[in-house]
Amino acid sequence: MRPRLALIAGEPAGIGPELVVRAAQQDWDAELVVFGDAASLLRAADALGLPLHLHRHGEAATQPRSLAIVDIPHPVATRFGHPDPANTASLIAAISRAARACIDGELDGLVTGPVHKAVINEGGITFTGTTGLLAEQAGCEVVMMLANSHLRVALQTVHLPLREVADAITPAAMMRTLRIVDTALRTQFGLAVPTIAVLGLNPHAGEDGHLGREELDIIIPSLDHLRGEGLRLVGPLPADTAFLPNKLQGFDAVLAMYHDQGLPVLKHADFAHAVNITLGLPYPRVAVDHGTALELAGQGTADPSSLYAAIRTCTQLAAQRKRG
Ligand SMILES: NC(=O)C1=CN([C@@H]2O[C@H](COP(=O)(O)OP(=O)(O)OC[C@H]3O[C@@H](n4cnc5c(N)ncnc54)[C@H](O)[C@@H]3O)[C@@H](O)[C@H]2O)C=CC1
Ligand SMILES: NCC(=O)COP(=O)(O)O
Repeated sequence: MRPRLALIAGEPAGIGPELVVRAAQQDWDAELVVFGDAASLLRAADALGLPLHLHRHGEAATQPRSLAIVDIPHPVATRFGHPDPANTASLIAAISRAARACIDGELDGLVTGPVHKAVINEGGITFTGTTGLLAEQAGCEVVMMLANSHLRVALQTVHLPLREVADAITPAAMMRTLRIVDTALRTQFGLAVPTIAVLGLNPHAGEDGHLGREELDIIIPSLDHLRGEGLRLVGPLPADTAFLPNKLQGFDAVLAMYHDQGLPVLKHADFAHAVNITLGLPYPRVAVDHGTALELAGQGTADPSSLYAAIRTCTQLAAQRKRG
């Protein structure tokens, strides 16, 4: 049986709805069930001049390539490029209902389009990202990892102001992150003994303590402890040279200490086809790597490759999980 995946278009004024419309023109190795506002999808289809057939989830499709939908209407019909914080609650409700269906085993995985964090906060909901929302709902610790065919980059800290990053890097946090990444690489990615490269926080990985002590006081003892548990870890490495192609060949994943230490390298290598995978959830969740690109919305020029890669990756992870 094909995996059944929940699909979220994301911010209705961004490019998410039109990317879902494009996905609806394709055949997939999974059944897709959209959770969200049907009117936003129909508006995007109209703007792109593409057909879109929708049917209620649980009912039979009457047209080929019809998308199943759980319609969760937004109160405001947004214009492309102009998000309205009044739609925040229904967007979050759609994500939460889709995730609940995955937790309950009704669906096998979750694919999400881009959301706009500032607009959600302006809507009165404290929100640092979908990853955190899903972790809280499932009651588990998670790690964000972005991946394309060149590299995998996991993040020790994610959406934190830079001023707070150093304080957030503690032995407990490092060990939790690395255990989650190691387990996921073994169980979800089939790597018997994965090699994880760990970056330093400071320039030159601290230069023996002369450029910062986090490597000596926190990172090195944490890695030593985990090596004793059988994890294969390299580092802490100076971040400026860790991504050199000949070094990367030996690593199954790189753990970056903060968002903009690792993600620019991955996005430079291949922005179009990268995906964002949440490790540690009780179900597979894969998102696009890009944001809402408000300035492109409704024009038909947004590249759907990351959404397609997210659907394919989630299909593979869900199929593998179903096989046991
Ligand atoms: N998965 C998610 O939910 C993500 C959400 N965001 C959110 O998106 C909002 C906007 O963030 P930005 O930093 O502007 O990043 P962005 O990814 O929306 O845009 C960065 C650049 O890439 C282009 N771009 C993005 N996606 C594209 C696509 N599919 N095809 C062609 N060009 C594309 C944009 O036009 C822009 O030039 C923020 O609120 C941010 O939090 C950002 C990253 C991921
Ligand atoms: N930079 C990654 C990003 O913003 C995606 O966050 P999330 O909404 O998937 O947690």
